[in-house]
Amino acid sequence: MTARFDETLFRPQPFLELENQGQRLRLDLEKLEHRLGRGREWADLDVPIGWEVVSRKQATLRKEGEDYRIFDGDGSTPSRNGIFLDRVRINPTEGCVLRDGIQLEIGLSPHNRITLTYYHPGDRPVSLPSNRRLGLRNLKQWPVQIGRALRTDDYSSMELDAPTVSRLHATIYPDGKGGHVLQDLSTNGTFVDGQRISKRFQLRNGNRINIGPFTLAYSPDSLELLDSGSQIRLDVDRLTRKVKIKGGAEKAILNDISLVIEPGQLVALVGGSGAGKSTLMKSLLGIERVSSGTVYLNGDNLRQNWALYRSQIGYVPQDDIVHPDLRVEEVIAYACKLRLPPDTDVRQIVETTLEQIKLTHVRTNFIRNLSGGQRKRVSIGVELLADPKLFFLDEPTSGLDPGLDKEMMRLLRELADQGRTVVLVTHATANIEVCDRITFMGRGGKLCYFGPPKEALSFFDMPSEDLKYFSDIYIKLDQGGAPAQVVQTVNNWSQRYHQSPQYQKYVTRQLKPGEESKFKTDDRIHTGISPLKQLWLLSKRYLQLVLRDRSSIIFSLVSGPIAIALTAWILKDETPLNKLDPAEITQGPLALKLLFIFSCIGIWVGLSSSVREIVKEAAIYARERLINLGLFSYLGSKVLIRSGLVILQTLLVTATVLIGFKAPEYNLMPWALGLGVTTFLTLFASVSLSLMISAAVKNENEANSILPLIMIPQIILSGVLFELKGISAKLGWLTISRWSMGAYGSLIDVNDMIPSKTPGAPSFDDIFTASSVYDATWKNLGLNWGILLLHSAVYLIVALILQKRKDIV
Ligand SMILES: Nc1ncnc2c1ncn2[C@@H]1O[C@H](COP(=O)(O)OP(=O)(O)OP(=O)(O)O)[C@@H](O)[C@H]1O
Repeated sequence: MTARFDETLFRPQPFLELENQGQRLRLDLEKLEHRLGRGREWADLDVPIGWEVVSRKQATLRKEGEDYRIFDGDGSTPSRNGIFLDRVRINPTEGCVLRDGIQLEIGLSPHNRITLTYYHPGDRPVSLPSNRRLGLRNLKQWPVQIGRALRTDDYSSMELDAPTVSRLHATIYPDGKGGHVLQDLSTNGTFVDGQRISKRFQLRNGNRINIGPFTLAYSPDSLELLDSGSQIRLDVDRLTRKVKIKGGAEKAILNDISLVIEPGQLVALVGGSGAGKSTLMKSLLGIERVSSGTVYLNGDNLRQNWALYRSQIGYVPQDDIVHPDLRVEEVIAYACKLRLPPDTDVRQIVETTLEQIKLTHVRTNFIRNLSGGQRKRVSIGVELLADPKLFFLDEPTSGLDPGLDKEMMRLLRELADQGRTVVLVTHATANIEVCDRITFMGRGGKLCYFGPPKEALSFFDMPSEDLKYFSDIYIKLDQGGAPAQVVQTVNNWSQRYHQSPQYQKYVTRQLKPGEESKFKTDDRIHTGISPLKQLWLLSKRYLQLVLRDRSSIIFSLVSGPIAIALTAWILKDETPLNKLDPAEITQGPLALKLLFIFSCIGIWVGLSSSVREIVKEAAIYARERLINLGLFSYLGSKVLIRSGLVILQTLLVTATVLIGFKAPEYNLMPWALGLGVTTFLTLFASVSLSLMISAAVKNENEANSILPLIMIPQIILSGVLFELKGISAKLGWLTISRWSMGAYGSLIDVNDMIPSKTPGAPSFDDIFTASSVYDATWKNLGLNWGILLLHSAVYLIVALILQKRKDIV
């Protein structure tokens, strides 16, 4: 027995499909207005005898564009049992726009309700379940399999088709006591009552199970699909965000904002610069904390259910979230592997996505060679992979020419027409007419208008409803010039809007705040794929990026050897690493100078090659982290690939030193080995330090500017140029150079280069004295190496903490 939850059908005409306990009824829609009810005296669409849930005057449908709007009851008086969208009753006077595939319910009683599904005309495939209930009593084959693509000849099953659902996501089997146990087999997780379950979970009557976008209700008798997550409605209730300003006072940057965004709507957030559009968008998608107010998604408090909804929300921030040095198809393939279950057919998804964003013809181009509009499309494509039903875009048209702007708005319209709820921030309003709603924000985060674009013109007293006057609204809201006057103007418009019929019509009467959830979902980020797999994928991607940045890699490999070769050429007549016989007083200082050059080369090469590596992809990191990026995997990939480079740099530096300078006598260990290990540890500690800096700075310029500031103390506090005593010696412990010099010095036993004192001869103490820093003992060498490793560990831990602090939720 298989209850398929995805059937692709081609329907030429719009129609309603009503389902009552397995009995189906198809009602074709042809007229401008239809009435659905029991009995023919009022209704032209009537239902069979026995369908008592349906009232005599259940619903009115009026044609709106290509689709219909449905009203509960006769358009003014609501029906007895009501019509519900995702368990929220639809408004009898405002109704709800029907879009292809939308599912409503008549009545809410689980044993006695009717599902009403609307199919849109045209040749678009429709994905909808044909059976919403699987009886668990008297099943012959166990376990029940739940998943995306099941091979189920021998089992009962429920097929849930969404990219974020694994092929075999979970199973249910009897516990032998009349109940059932749910077993999670997925990568993206199975949630019961908002909590992610560990492998096995004893189900209780009334448990709500979330798998990908689907919500199922469990009872010992049945497993029932409550919601296929195909439509998302947003109810925004009195959102306020206050921030602290100078002097400790508070300032509102979002001011009591209420909105209602219905499934399938395209909504633009517009307004002057600094009006609070981005803040509003981030609050709507749950990544900006608010001081008060709530965002409800299909009646669920978004913040309380963030873990459930995060995979259903697509977000394209203002900055590009794709690596410029990857090819278009590579970007999509990596995103697919990082975001979707491992059993996904990556090749097929790449093809479909490329077609969807219309970039098949540039699939092998590097992102950096694409136009601004094409790059934005790739970012959109990456977000579309998980097939989100709620889509946010921050200025997707910024920097695009008018043609591309129009094309982008058309693409967004298409996405909304496919049932997604799309919200964008935009400054370009030339194509604003494609939006269903606009939200006009005024300075101080005030809502000055929310409603259809054309009505905005009459609301703001424009000469006509011609959208060419749209930009004049900005001028109107900025009237007064002086900040205080602008604030007053905005306040006036905001007040006027809150008293307007538009506010009543589009907000007050529509708003359905949901109920507060009894449960708060686990906010922790669960990686969809194992940390090791993620580490492997991220390292592969990072290696590809590093190898493609040819000039940087070449400079980082050759600059050390070139500096050493130059020094060798200058000192070609000397043997600075070897003790002379008889010893000369200049020998020790010369050897230290040379070792200091080795040390500085290691530190500089390490620092300069990695200091941009984290900050340059901050936007990509922030986006990927919101989905499932693991911190250890992310930083681990950087450390892994950079360590590979450090090994190469070490080999080249060591080889150049061995060629350029006569090796010292065998002391604690062979010179080549000691030199290699010390150079590696110096480079590795410097790379770790630079990754920490990269995690701390705001942008690449800051990273570059800070480098000298980091390098100077390494020189001054190394103990080579000046003798360090007291606090300065202790400060020297904080540098890499001090420990690197200690290791190099003990390897060649620099203390032994001082000529022995002859009685009566002048003292050389003011030129060179032996130091315990360079003691040629295993203990001292081990200490220097150990502390270089400790430096690396501390820097990487701080980098990890800094990255963690960037988490917004
Ligand atoms: N965390 C914060 N602390 C203090 N002020 C903030 C904070 N975040 C935003 N603001 C301020 O709130 C106001 C609204 O910012 P927001 O970025 O939302 O505006 P916007 O309408 O998107 O602007 P633009 O169109 O220029 O991108 C700005 O004045 C901004 O400086």
